[in-house]
Amino acid sequence: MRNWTAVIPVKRLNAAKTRLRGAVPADRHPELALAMVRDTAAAVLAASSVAGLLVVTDDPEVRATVRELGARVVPDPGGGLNAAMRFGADEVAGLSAHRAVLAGDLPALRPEQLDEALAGATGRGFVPDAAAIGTVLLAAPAGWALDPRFGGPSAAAHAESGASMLHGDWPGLRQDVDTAADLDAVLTLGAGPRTCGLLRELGRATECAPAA
Ligand SMILES: Nc1nc2c(ncn2[C@@H]2O[C@H](COP(=O)(O)OP(=O)(O)OP(=O)(O)O)[C@@H](O)[C@H]2O)c(=O)[nH]1
Ligand SMILES: C=C(OP(=O)(O)O)C(=O)O
Repeated sequence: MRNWTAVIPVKRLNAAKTRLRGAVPADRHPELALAMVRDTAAAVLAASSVAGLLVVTDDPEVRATVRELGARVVPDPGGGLNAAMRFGADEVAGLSAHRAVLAGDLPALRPEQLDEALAGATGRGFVPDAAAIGTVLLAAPAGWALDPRFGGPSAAAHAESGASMLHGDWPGLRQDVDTAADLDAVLTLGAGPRTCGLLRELGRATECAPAA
């Protein structure tokens, strides 16, 4: 199995997930954003094809949380999402030939789904989100530049830039959380323990799977 280094960019929590505002009380919104990052990072680090995780963020709580899980953290260079991804990918270039960037809002991600997707990335490859508009994963194995084109209809942008679409049954990997409806979708798929636990406390989830 190849050793991938994963990169996840994360916005400052107080500016993150604006489309999700109102889904939970305003004072719990940053906590929800943090819970989703934590569940995503934990699943990534549990994938057997992932050797390490670098998180690109300026947020002190995100930094502390993901460091505790075993991730490395570098500051956000500024310039937006793709700049953060390029910076992270450059940062790990010396460590790993295989680099993959993921969104930080995939709380239903299962490590095996990420392993399968990465195994299929023989060249620069991407996985569209559940709506087939955005992108949740962009992988660049040895010898390939990452060239991230996230933001808006990025699945089409990645395809147009020559990346191959990766195919598989990976509902947890594909389900990013942008809206309140996406929260219900991840609960149906089985959200990670932090996200589900918080949503249960807030009365949005009825039950959560026992922690693995
Ligand atoms: N480091 C860093 N991460 C970013 C930046 N913009 C977005 N992200 C992260 O990229 C991933 C996907 O971003 P979005 O789904 O658009 O998240 P968002 O910007 O918090 O959500 P909205 O405010 O609803 O657009 C999430 O992990 C975000 O935290 C940025 O400028 N810097
Ligand atoms: C930035 C992206 O994410 P979202 O659709 O979640 O904003 C993207 O998919 O390119």
